[in-house]
Amino acid sequence: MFVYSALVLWNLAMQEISTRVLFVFLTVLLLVRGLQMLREAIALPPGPWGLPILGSLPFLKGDLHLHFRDLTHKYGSLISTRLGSQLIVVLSDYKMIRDAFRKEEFTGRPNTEFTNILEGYGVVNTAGKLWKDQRRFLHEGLRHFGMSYLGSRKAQMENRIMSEVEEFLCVLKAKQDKPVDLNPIFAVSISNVICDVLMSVRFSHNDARFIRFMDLIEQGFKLFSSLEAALFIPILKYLPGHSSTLQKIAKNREEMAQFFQETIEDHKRTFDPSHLRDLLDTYLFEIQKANEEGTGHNLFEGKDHDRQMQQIVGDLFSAGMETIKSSLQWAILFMLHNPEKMRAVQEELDQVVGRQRLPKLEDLAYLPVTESTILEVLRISSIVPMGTTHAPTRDIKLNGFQLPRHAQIVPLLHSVHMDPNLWDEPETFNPSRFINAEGKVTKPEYFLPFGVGRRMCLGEILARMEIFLFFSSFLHSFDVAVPEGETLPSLKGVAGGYDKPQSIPRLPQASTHGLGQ
Ligand code: HEM
Repeated sequence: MFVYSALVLWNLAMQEISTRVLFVFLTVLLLVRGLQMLREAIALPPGPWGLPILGSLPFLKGDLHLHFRDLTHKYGSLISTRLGSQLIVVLSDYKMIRDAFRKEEFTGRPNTEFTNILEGYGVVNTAGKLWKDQRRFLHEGLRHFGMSYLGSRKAQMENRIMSEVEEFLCVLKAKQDKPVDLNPIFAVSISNVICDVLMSVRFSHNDARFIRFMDLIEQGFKLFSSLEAALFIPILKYLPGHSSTLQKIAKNREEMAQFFQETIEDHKRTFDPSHLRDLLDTYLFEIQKANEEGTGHNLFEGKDHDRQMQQIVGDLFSAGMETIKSSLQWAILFMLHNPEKMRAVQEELDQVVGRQRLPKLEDLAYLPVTESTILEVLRISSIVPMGTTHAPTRDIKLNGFQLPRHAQIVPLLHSVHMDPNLWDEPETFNPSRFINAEGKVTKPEYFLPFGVGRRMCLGEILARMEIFLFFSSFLHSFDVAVPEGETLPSLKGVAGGYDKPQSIPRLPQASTHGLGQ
């Protein structure tokens, strides 16, 4: 009895002690973390502290880029804030963005739930040596296939784009006098350009494979968006819904990967090193070369070749399709809202190009009104309003503040393009702001739709070519107006990865201008 009581007392005492030890341990842990955060916060750029654990998440309303813009108005052009566990540093001054993004130390990408799923494959979300090698290789490869302002390759790219433009116009003409939703027609035409460069694949309009492909992309986008909360509050990862979303993402990615893999296998079967057809062939060539030289596949940094090729195709497709489609939709929306600007473009095209043919790249130098209209669309729509998030590769100082390695660095391109100190009446659609006193087109250094620095857009040249050829050929062939009885579509963007117009422009009928007759 005595022994039993002693044991009970001993157990109680031990429980008491372990509860106390646990309590002391947790308190010390919290204190250390609290001190760490305090030290970090004192050295960080100014910004709202928010609530413990949640940070500023409960105070977010509306579009994130507009929320950040409001914070920069309050705290200055370099701010920091917490969204859940993530430390966000926002830069809204173009000189600061440019100076920072020129540095090697700002070329990292943040480690998030999203990048974990990609397992370091591709180019957009990679960092370090793998990213650098991929970027250099892709830059060369894309130039070889016509992404260049010079040489015979440029003509090859122009022909490729123009054959899509011509088909696009044919599809529109066939719709005759019915209102047209441009979204799906643009989607096929723009996809065909990038898919041809990447893997010599083309889709026809109403192609079942393409519809499935787009469906998978849209579903994938929605699934990733539903993970966003766990991105900021990691404990949400342990909720039951999270793992089923991860499973759905894996299934979605598997189907996409299978589509790409079939194309890769097809390329392997028909590969001819003396005739490189597309970007996939250049990867296969690189693998063959490294095998023959016995150097291993340096370009792949020990990664699985097929998975890397799949992700590269996926990265370039998603970076290059939605961006151009949104830019063209915005362009048409702004023409609907500013019919006098549309007529100015059409008159210039009539005078310079004439009515017997469609515009060519070489006409661009003589089309300041058309070019400045496109630049103004890119400025005012800022389709990538927060650029792509960077991360410092090490703890680093910026403007006297200390940025830790894990911070997410957001370049607020939207604010740069809407800064009244840089642009006169930035909310007004005014293409002539890009034309100087001599009538020449000029782009100020604070015009940054493609970002700036070491990680700036890899597809800028292709984007400019495509937007010019589609937009000018379209306006040279058609007028745009809303169908009778309908109101003008809104100029408000939809929040998301890319800023898309909320309403998709529909045309009343294949119309009367120029070559459309
Ligand atoms: C209007 C069209 C486009 C716009 C406005 C645009 C804009 C941007 C921006 C702002 C970035 C982020 C730069 C940074 O991280 O600092 C970016 C990155 C990128 N863009 Fe584009 N882009 C467009 C079209 C394209 C096209 C057609 C391609 C494909 C050929 C492409 C491929 C890429 C790639 C691969 C990156 C990542 C570069 C890297 O991480 O090193 N983009 N783009």
